[in-house]
Amino acid sequence: MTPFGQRLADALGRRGPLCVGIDPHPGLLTAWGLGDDVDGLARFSELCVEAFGDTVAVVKPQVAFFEAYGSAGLAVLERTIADLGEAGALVLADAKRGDIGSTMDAYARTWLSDGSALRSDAVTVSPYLGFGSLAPALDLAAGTGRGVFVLAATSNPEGAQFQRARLDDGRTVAQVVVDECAARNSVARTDGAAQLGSVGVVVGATLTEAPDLSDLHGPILMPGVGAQGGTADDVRRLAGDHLRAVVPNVSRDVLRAGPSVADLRAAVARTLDGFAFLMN
Ligand SMILES: O=c1ccn([C@@H]2O[C@H](COP(=O)(O)O)[C@@H](O)[C@H]2O)c(=O)[nH]1
Repeated sequence: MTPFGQRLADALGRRGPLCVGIDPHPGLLTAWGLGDDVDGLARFSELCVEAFGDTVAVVKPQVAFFEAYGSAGLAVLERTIADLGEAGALVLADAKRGDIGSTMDAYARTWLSDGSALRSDAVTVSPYLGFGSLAPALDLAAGTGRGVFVLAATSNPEGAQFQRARLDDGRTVAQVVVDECAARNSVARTDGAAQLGSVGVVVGATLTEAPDLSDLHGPILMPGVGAQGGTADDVRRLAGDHLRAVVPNVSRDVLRAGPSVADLRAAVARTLDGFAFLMN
């Protein structure tokens, strides 16, 4: 399969620089006139697929909201991932997995192997057990043409406690994560700086300062726009010179426009207008 970074660059070019989240909060299910149950979850997801599948570059189901309904919720997630893929969207499973290597291997197979019912184009992972513990996911993603987004500097205020802590060499933990991802991308790069690697980082749009992203050569997912207070101007400021690698993520701010598919699509179009600067 074509490497994820290349497929992502192509999708962003064709559909615009946006990742829309599918976050079926109980409050949103109610607001959409749906039950806080598996049937409501399934209908919510179907409407999201209809609204975003053929227009948005990257769709990010928040796995936690599906797991909350047990095995039936996971079955809805399996269908949603498959339907989004058929509609042409890239699917980023926001699962934030991270564990010792042997367990990480099982997580990697779940989200990144060709034979898995939950296979996605990319998955989010947490480096809290050490960057090296992520090797099974990074290796499998490289082998199957999929991607990995590593939490570097998250959008929540609590994240700074660990992520801004400094190592002996003066780098913040967030910077070390970015640098490790950069090393992975540099091994994979074959044809110059224009190619987007398949190892991305998560950098919140709510931050006052981003880690140095100059050598990453990979995608930068920026959640925190809208409901968490981040703005398009924040994305522009944090992106610096790396506009083409940035993928802002918006979930609640778009989902609030539902359940009408037309209204959801209009919300996507409005949001994309605000990020026109990322296309120049
Ligand atoms: O640093 C992070 C990493 C992930 N997220 C996830 O993104 C969405 C944001 O939802 P909004 O409704 O747009 O606030 C959600 O799924 C988070 O779990 C994040 O916000 N920050």
